[in-house]
Amino acid sequence: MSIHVDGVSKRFGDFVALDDVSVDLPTGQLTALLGPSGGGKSTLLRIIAGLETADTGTVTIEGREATHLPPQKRNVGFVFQHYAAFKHMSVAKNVAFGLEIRHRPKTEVKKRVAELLELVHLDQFAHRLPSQLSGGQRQRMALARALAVEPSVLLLDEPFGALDAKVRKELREWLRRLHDEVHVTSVFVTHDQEEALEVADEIVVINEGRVEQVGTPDQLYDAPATDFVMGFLGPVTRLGGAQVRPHDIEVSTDPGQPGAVPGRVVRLLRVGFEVRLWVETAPSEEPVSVTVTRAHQRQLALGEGSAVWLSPTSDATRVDAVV
Ligand SMILES: Nc1ncnc2c1ncn2[C@@H]1O[C@H](COP(=O)(O)OP(=O)(O)OP(=O)(O)O)[C@@H](O)[C@H]1O
Repeated sequence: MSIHVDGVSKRFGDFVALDDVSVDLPTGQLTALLGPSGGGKSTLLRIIAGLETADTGTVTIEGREATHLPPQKRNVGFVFQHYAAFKHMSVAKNVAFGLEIRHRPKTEVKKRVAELLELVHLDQFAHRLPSQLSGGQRQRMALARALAVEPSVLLLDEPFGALDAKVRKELREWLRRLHDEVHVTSVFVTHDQEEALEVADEIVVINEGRVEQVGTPDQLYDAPATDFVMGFLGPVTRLGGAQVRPHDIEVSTDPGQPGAVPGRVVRLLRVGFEVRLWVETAPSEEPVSVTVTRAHQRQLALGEGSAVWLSPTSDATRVDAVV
């Protein structure tokens, strides 16, 4: 295990930011710390980095007890949401900085900077100033700078959080490809479930200072351990005492379905290739939300007022709803 966090707790005054967190982050993987705002993701990342100290518990990095080591002795690289570049230095100089303060030979620095700039596709911008780069390019420069000193672990705190949706999507695909090339153990914080599902090898879901579940994107999506994880990773609705996904509900206009819940379509909305239905099953309950394809809606001639019978599909993901 590359990073081993054991029994870590952290309070800020009376507030418990992390409550007895233990987690293993394997070597060479890209792990996402995912959860809602204020859940404790950044605090955990900062404790791994050595920027914050835990009240109790230990952190081991590459087999070395690191709990009391200062950040510079942990061999970790960081990238933050708002990257503080040296404004008066060129892109190449910014990337070279960590190597120069370590007094590496000039020829080695030059070669390594050229390699890194090629890796992050900024070779043609080596002589620009950071202010002459776009936000996405600046974050790529930050990554090159963090990788320059060959850290054993790369820690990224919402690295693309400040960028617009399109650039963000491009950069996360790029981060995945970069990781496949360099294989450095990486941990990134995100509150965006799509980002975590798309990029990470493994996801640690953190909520209210506790680890809710650890698993691959498929494990978490297909077998959520709690209704919190299920609701955080995608849309959910409630049908017959269980939480299910709206597209995991079978709709029938035939009353003969055993165990099906009867209802009436109270609202219908077409969104692109899918159709969303709200089905009232009892006047006192929230309507059940159901997603069907447009072809299916047409085939059943569904409209507002249609009588329908709902049942979860045989392979539906289900978690008992908390009352
Ligand atoms: N230095 C501090 N002093 C006091 N409270 C803090 C401090 N740092 C963090 N906290 C609190 O600890 C909780 C966890 O914060 P943290 O930044 O770890 O959450 P997060 O999951 O990363 O959220 P976000 O996605 O919003 O950054 C928050 O309620 C925050 O206000």
